[in-house]
Amino acid sequence: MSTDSGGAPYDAALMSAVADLGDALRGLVDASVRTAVPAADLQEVAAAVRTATGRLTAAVRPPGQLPALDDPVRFRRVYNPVAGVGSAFAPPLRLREEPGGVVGEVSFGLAYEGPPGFLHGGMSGLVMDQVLGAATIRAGLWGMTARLELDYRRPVPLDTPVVCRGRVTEAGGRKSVVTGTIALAEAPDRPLVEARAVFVLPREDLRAEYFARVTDASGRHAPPSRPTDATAPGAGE
Ligand SMILES: CC(C)(COP(=O)(O)OP(=O)(O)OC[C@H]1O[C@@H](n2cnc3c(N)ncnc32)[C@H](O)[C@@H]1OP(=O)(O)O)[C@@H](O)C(=O)NCCC(=O)NCCSC(=O)Cc1ccccc1
Repeated sequence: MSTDSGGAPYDAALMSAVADLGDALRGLVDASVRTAVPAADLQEVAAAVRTATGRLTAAVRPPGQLPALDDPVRFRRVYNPVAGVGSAFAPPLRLREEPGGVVGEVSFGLAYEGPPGFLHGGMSGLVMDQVLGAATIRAGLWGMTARLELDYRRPVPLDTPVVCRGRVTEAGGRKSVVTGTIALAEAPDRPLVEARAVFVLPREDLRAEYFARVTDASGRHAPPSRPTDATAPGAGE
């Protein structure tokens, strides 16, 4: 078993295998949008991928049950569509703490294209929702996105290192205001995208309703919450 930054222990061999599969799948997704091989080759690859899908679906977790590797309080989410090491869809963006917030570098491939050569605008929204949400979590202020605004100053080029940042600018009660940017790694102070969001910790009754059926891999109720929340799994134990 291994741990990361105070999170729940996890199976290191399983984590390594999930990350390896995620890496292989991301390579497949990227190759699938760049390839120029003939139709017959595409059909052969499609058949091979379906065979692989059959092996993965031989055992699946029930709806509502978190993956065994996840820790909802520390926000270790291996299949998260932005940061998850096991996600075929995620770039993945690895965020780390910096003074006052979070930061991560990434290069978006062709699978995320909107206008030719540039990042899809919706992808910027997805990424910034994650970055700003991570900033609230690092500050112990988990909430759900209530509002997300983006200003697209310049297009984000593909296959180019960019840096994403987020920081909490106001916090009080259940509400946090968070701001962030996407910029070229070589010009981090000139934002291409500016984002601002309001995250709100849902009222207790809403939280109970939304996450009533969420369990961890052992079947224990495991709703997302702020780390200081007395109802958080492990709190007071
Ligand atoms: C829970 C809540 C957001 C708020 O409901 P309640 O608890 O009933 O809140 P209540 O009405 O009591 O207001 C409390 C305070 O909040 C303020 N405020 C409220 N709204 C707004 C606003 N729009 N704009 C500005 N402020 C607003 C309001 O004025 C008040 O402020 P005050 O105290 O007077 O100063 C509810 O609307 C909801 O469920 N929305 C859907 C959320 C959803 O699905 N999100 C997407 C999925 S999450 C996601 O993706 C993130 C993620 C990423 C990565 C990984 C994981 C997660």
